[in-house]
Amino acid sequence: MLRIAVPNKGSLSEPATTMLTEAGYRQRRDSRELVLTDADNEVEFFFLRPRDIAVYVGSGTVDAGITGRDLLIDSGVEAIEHRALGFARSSFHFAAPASEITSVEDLEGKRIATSYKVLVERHLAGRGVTAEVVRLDGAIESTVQLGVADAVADVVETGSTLRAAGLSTFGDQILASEAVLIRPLGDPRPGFDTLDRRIAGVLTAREYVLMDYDIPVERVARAVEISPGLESPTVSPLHDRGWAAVRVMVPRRASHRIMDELYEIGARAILVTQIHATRL
Ligand SMILES: Nc1ncnc2c1ncn2[C@@H]1O[C@H](COP(=O)(O)OP(=O)(O)OP(=O)(O)O)[C@@H](O)[C@H]1O
Ligand SMILES: O=P(O)(O)OC[C@H]1O[C@H](OP(=O)(O)OP(=O)(O)O)[C@H](O)[C@@H]1O
Ligand SMILES: [Mg+2]
Repeated sequence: MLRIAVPNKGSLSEPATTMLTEAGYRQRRDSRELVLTDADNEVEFFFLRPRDIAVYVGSGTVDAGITGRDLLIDSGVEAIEHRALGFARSSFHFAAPASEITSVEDLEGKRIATSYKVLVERHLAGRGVTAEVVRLDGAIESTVQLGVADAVADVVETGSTLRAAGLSTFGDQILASEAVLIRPLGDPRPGFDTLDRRIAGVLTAREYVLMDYDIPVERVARAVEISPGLESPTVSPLHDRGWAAVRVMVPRRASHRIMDELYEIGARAILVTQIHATRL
């Protein structure tokens, strides 16, 4: 059985479970369940703290895991980031009261509060800045007001927590993070490729839609330029010999622009349908 670590709490938990459900796996119904065996798919899920997942994967205790890129780096563990999963996107920044500290160099000799000590220390070392990094579990934005730190380094999603605390980001983004599928160093364990292919299938199904349209035969070449598909569109003859039917995958985000352009060149009966699952 392939052993897979899944976040049991926090921002990663629900979207990770949703992704695995869409990939055809059983998932827990009760958030108190810690282990779940999916015998049909020969996998075992362990619901663990997001921060601990990199450690279990790094040591080879489990064969795969879902965690955040920032948490993986902060764990200091060596594991392979195998695939980015497109959810729990965040950006990691320094912040301080506006005007007091405005560059990374200004952090020299200062106190920085963060939940991501390793990540921050590595970044500071890379910039040649020496500062005291204070590790705390959460509510990092309050530390400046409490006099525990001069600046913070934290996850920023919408920025509203920073604003509410009167802090502004400065310097370059330290890291762009999102959920990632990770595995231990070395060759993937048996069964890992199936998990990965299923997850890749979910990502494609989320990113693409299926488009069908009819087009006069002499405009097929132009239409295929507008909607080239992943490899090559399927073009079938219609009963009316002057027309062809085209079926093609298009990026969801571009689907309305593509429909407009196809309509302009004479395509009709343009239909878009949702893709539920794929294996490419
Ligand atoms: N608004 C957000 N707050 C915190 N983490 C976020 C946010 N958006 C995305 N993430 C990502 O989620 C992961 C953090 O998950 P984790 O469960 O450790 O913290 P959390 O979501 O803040 O939960 P909690 O603080 O309740 O334990 C990181 O990879 C982080 O980049
Ligand atoms: O940019 P925003 O959209 O405001 O989101 C970012 C905030 O969300 C997280 O805190 P969380 O709510 O997890 O509380 P915590 O600090 O106790 O972990 C994170 O640590 C930031 O404080
Ligand atoms: Mg948090």
